[in-house]
Amino acid sequence: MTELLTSAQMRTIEQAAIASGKVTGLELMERAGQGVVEAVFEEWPELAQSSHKAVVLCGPGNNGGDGFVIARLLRQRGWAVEVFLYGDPAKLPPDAKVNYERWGAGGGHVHRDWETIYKAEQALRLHMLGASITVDALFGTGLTRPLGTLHNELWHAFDLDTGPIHRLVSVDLPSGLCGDSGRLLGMEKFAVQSEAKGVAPSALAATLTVTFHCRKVGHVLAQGPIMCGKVVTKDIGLSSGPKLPSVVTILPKGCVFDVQAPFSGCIAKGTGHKYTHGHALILSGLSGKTGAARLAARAALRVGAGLVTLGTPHEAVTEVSAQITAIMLTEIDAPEILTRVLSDKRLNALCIGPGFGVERAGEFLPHVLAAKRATVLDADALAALAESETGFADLHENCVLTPHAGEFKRLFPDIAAKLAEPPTKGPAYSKVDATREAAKRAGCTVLFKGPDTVIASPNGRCSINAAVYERAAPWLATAGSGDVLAGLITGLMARGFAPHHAAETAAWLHVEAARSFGPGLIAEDLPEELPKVFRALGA
Ligand SMILES: NC(=O)C1=CN([C@@H]2O[C@H](COP(=O)(O)OP(=O)(O)OC[C@H]3O[C@@H](n4cnc5c(N)ncnc54)[C@H](OP(=O)(O)O)[C@@H]3O)[C@@H](O)[C@H]2O)[C@@H](O)CC1
Ligand SMILES: [K+]
Repeated sequence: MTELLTSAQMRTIEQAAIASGKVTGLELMERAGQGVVEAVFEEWPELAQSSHKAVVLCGPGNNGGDGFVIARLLRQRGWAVEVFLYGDPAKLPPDAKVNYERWGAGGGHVHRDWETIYKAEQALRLHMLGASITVDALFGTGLTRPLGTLHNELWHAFDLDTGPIHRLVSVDLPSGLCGDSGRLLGMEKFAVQSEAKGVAPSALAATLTVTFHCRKVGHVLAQGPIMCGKVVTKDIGLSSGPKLPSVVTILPKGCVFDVQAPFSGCIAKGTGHKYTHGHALILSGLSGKTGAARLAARAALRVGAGLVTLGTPHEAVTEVSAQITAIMLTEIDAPEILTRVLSDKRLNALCIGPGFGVERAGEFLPHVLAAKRATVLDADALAALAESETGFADLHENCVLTPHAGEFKRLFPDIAAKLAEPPTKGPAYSKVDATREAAKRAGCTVLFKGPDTVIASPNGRCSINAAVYERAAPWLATAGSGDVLAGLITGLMARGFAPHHAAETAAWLHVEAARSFGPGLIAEDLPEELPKVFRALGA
């Protein structure tokens, strides 16, 4: 697991490092600028071979300060650099001001015709023609409000005459993107236009984003990936370790983790007989609807549960039994029978929802929850939960809810409405905030699906399994893929994984299996691909 930082956490870390006396803000800014230049040459080695032209757009804060460092370093390599400053040089923060002055002292000119936006637009167009890179150092973690007219003009300057910029390098965060939520502030108008044109929802959608120390939450959530292009993280000497031992301990509460590969030791099966690895019960729907539960059962078995049983209604027994081998079957026609079946304490994890039927789920739910087993509530069980009179009262800490956006809205309408509101100031309400609030209210782990799957638990623990950038898995958008995920979580909980850990691990494996299989994937392929993923992990 690596941490994903909020803007406030990043500021705290920087301030602690500066306060420790081991580094100055100016040194950090120099390393940040160097990091960007390095990343540019790593990304486009041909640019390191000779001198080129760059346009650097600097803002009124320290992000702009990084821009002045980049401009100076490129000029030292013989590049022609045009710098635009949005803001008053007299009001720049101290470190940015020093770098503004260094740029000037070296003979660098600063265009400041932003006040007359029309002129700036013309100037930009003129200078961008022939530039090999454009650097966006307007705003980073200090963005507090929408870009407003500045963005309108950039939109015209970038898009209309010169066409989209093919190498737009963003410093820390694309300007306008909230670092905590991955949402663009005040861009609804452009979102509509860009959707119609099939382009990114902002003029400042980057080709390459270079961030410092750690990725920020906003890089992986919501519009973050489409805005950042590719994210490269550069170390600026803030890493924990002997150099700055205090840094880790001051990290504020509310950390968000990036789900990483599970340790092979945790996923590998230890010694023992089948019951040592748990017994999962997956409740099946009526005939014609049993496929979803069979997919979940197969996934639970492949992920290592010792035994898996499908609780099947009598009328579907022929359909189910014709299609299973290692998976067992027991007849469960009514909620009372389920309660009887669950008197066998070896059945230690349950899954209800896939293909189950909303009405039936409503009847079974009280019995399922009264059993207090590790339980995954998915699909129809979530719809039934949203309609139930008791609401979340019967949920317990060993439950995992796995809503997609539509199900989340039904379960938590007010939270979903808050998340849907167009953001007007930073930091904006995020999917992390929404999932944390939902988990607290439900009193159990919530896995809110999407390319940016967020997993939160009532104790505040939160993780993001981002299937974006190099981990994009568009083939997962296929019928039955959610059933497999529910089965994976159930199987891992049967093996004794705690709910949050099971949800994280399952979400990670789900994406890896899809990526390993690749194009043409259908849900049946996911469980069958797991052995390959495990072998690659060394499990
Ligand atoms: N700290 C460090 O040691 C290091 C920091 N580093 C770099 O610094 C960046 C963070 O710097 P930062 O905190 O100065 O914030 P930044 O994003 O430059 O903007 C703040 C300014 O913009 C203004 N403003 C905001 N929104 C606006 C809008 N829509 N339209 C107009 N104005 C707006 C805001 O005004 P205010 O809200 O205060 O009125 C304020 O004046 C970080 O991303 C990284 O690149 C690296 O060098 C490593 C070392
Ligand atoms: K930026």
